Amino acid sequence: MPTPLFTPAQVREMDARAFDRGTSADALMERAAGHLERAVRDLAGYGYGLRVTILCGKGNNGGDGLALARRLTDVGARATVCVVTGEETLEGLPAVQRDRWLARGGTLVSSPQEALVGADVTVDCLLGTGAAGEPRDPYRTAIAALAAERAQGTPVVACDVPSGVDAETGTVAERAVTADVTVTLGAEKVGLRMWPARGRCGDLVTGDLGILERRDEPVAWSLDDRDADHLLPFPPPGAHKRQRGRVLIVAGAQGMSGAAVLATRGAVEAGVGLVTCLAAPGSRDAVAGAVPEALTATFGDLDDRDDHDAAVADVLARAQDADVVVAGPGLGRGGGPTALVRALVERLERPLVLDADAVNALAEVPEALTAPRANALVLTPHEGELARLVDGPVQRNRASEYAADWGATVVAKGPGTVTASPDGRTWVCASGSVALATGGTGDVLSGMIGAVLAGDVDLARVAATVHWHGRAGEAAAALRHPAAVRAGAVADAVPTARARMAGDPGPRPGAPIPRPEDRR
Ligand SMILES: NC(=O)C1=CN([C@@H]2O[C@H](COP(=O)(O)OP(=O)(O)OC[C@H]3O[C@@H](n4cnc5c(N)ncnc54)[C@H](OP(=O)(O)O)[C@@H]3O)[C@@H](O)[C@H]2O)[C@@H](O)CC1
Ligand SMILES: Nc1ncnc2c1ncn2[C@@H]1O[C@H](COP(=O)(O)OP(=O)(O)O)[C@@H](O)[C@H]1O
Ligand SMILES: [K+]
Repeated sequence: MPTPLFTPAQVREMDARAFDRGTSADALMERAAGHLERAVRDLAGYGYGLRVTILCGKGNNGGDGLALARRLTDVGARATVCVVTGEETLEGLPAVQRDRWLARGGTLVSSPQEALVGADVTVDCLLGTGAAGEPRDPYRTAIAALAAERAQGTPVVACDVPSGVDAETGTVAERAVTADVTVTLGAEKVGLRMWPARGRCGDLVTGDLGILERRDEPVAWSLDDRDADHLLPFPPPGAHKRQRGRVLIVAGAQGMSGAAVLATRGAVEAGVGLVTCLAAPGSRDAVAGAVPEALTATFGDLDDRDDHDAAVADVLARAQDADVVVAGPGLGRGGGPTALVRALVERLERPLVLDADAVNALAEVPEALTAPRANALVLTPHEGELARLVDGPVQRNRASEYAADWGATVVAKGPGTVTASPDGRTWVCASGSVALATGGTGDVLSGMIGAVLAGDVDLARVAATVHWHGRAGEAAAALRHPAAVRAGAVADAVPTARARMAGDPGPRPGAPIPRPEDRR
């Protein structure tokens, strides 16, 4: 099942609703501490004799830590607690937890450095969802001490969020905790799935507090392999190639054949009935040589001022034979590509995927982006391309606003790609690897998206394809080395990544061909 993701404010509302129904804040804190205790023991193994250092702040995140200390002592672990702001700063529930801890025979150590000596595991209960901005002292110093201890090999469990990480936007303060496990309480917070925050969380574990209800509307979703596989097309038995979808790729200006080859390969490897690549003459020959499965043709000279109208008309005419058009990889920049992209956006009656130079061209004619349109438009910008489309700094957590403003599905690429469709659905990609941070992998993705939409324009499929592409990157990195993956290897890995997502060990001699209904 897709994982629902919420903002910290939504989780606070869930808390408040639980309080209205008679659940006490104390009970929620005890449940939170129970999840933390399990995470500590899962990480470190047997609890008896385990030395656990818990650094607490003065808010409820610190209160969770004090409740945890008591529970760990109950199972025979040795908890060392430091309230970094001083125990006298605690009020309300955290003060109640402090008193319970002291009544249980616990003590408090005044300095974080001293508390950390000899720890097997440390727990970050410094700052939670009530904090904002750059951590101030004494938190700042405590975070540094925790980092120094982790550098010596002591693992860190973060309570709710790693301190200094913004669980709404995914941004990370200059001084922030890096955890090995993060126990996110109540419901998964969207910012923890986004980068750079995701890189600070380690394993993400959800600690259910019984406050989430089915009717709660998440701001985003995260797909797993099975979710993504089920969203992706499966060829219907008896289909012929035209019914399996026809993709037209418009790419590869003169001298830019590589992008055209990779986008075409992306479409072919993702599995589609027919792929045609339209490219400038030299690039077309390269595509024909590199991808024999694709048909190829040329478009007229987009660089020629007097002739680009003819080239645009030619592309539009050829698009009549396609179910989806992908434009942009290696298309080049200038008046010709801009005129072509504008014509495609305004006149094409087919789903259109715009990547790379086509996104740059669109930034030249922003009125084309906001005009009402009937066809589905998918934009796949990386951060630099997205920055050209929006005013001000790019925030990937605002992808859903961009999608609504433009009436387009926005695939905001990067680590933890965010896909947002204009109907309000958002997905944060959980797959992928830094191995994908190399030239041409985005071209492979745009071809894959074209292939997947050729059968059915379900925009959730775009998010599923992003997940698939991430898995292909991981598979390529596993076969080679993350530092030595080229985009062509990602394209090679696309089919096996799909088979793995489907849980398919590969063809077995004599096995019946699986039908989609058997796989659901
Ligand atoms: N709701 C519930 O029932 C449940 C909540 N639970 C737990 O509560 C956590 C949220 O607790 P919370 O709201 O008390 O905030 P929390 O993050 O502990 O601390 C805020 C403190 O930080 C301070 N501060 C702020 N910014 C700062 C900065 N930049 N640098 C330095 N200090 C800064 C701020 O001080 P102030 O600025 O106001 O003086 C304030 O004192 C949540 O993450 C979860 O763990 C669970 O127990 C389950 C039940
Ligand atoms: N650090 C990373 N971790 C995971 N995925 C990444 C990372 N860096 C880049 N990617 C992915 O790699 C692809 C790069 O696309 P793009 O920048 O358009 O490349 P190009 O234009 O060279 O084809 C995107 O799918 C992006 O999400
Ligand atoms: K924390």
